[in-house]
Amino acid sequence: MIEAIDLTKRYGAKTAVDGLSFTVRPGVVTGFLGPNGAGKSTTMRMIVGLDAPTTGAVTVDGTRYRELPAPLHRVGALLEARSIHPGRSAFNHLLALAQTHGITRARVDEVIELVGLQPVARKRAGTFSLGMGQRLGIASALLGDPDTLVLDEPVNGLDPEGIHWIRTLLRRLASEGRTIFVSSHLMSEMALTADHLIVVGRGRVLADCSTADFIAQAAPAVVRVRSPHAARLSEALRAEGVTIGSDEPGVLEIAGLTTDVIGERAAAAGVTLHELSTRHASLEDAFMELTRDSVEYEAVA
Ligand SMILES: Nc1ncnc2c1ncn2[C@@H]1O[C@H](COP(=O)(O)OP(=O)(O)OP(=O)(O)O)[C@@H](O)[C@H]1O
Repeated sequence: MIEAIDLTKRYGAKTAVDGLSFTVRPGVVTGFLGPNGAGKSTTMRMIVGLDAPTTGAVTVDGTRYRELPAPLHRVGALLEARSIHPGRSAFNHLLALAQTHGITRARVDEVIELVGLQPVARKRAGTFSLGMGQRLGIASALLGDPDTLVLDEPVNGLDPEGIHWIRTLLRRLASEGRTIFVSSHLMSEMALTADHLIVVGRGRVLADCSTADFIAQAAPAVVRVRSPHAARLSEALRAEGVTIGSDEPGVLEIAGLTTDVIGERAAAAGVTLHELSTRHASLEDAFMELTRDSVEYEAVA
């Protein structure tokens, strides 16, 4: 479990993280979202002791990272700036890390297999593609078999097969009871991977809830109706005070009523329906809606 209490980081006059308080629970994948510069990387760096908070604190299982007796066994991290010697093979990189932490050679073989790097394990890491480098970073994070994983943009550079692989891996690790905290810019991917979301903007928490609730609250679903008698139905529904939009002739987009109610009203008014479907907003819609005022570097139209 990761707990941040009033976590704040200032760089001179710049406040990167501004009084963040949140809990990342075990057993689920928690996504960490926010526009560029929102403070995600800084927060993750503080979790693993690479940056010290200006005020406040963040702990893993109740202990600050620097005070953990065997940190590699407790927290695995994949952060943006990695230090992998380009002349070293993946195997030797992992072995060196293992040897300084009392981890066996068998575990090195195990994580290489787990991330699918067997065919290139003896090749120099300097020749690796971005995707292979990500897999090596994930192997390093998993080496100590930690209960908590902190991953900053782990799907960065991965192809669709790699993205699918990491989604499956993260969900499996969470189902084993581990705490998984992962940032990503790929909204569609986060919608599929994360059960819970912590959304930040300008260093503050904007939302902390389940992915489903986040989408439902920030951008509610609308019901799409197609009918040769759209105008008649629209008139019947307006009496109920609902919002009705329309992008094309014969089509209504109705917010605030379920398909059941609309179907019943249509039947009562003798209106024929050719389509009656719920259109759920995407995580991207919800994210844009929520973070609109928190985007730091907005494009000028
Ligand atoms: N070492 C530093 N010195 C000064 N400012 C910094 C430093 N590190 C981060 N910042 C600033 O703090 C803010 C938060 O940065 P951070 O990298 O944590 O955001 P982020 O949410 O990870 O962004 P991105 O999605 O672009 O990676 C940014 O405005 C950034 O410019």
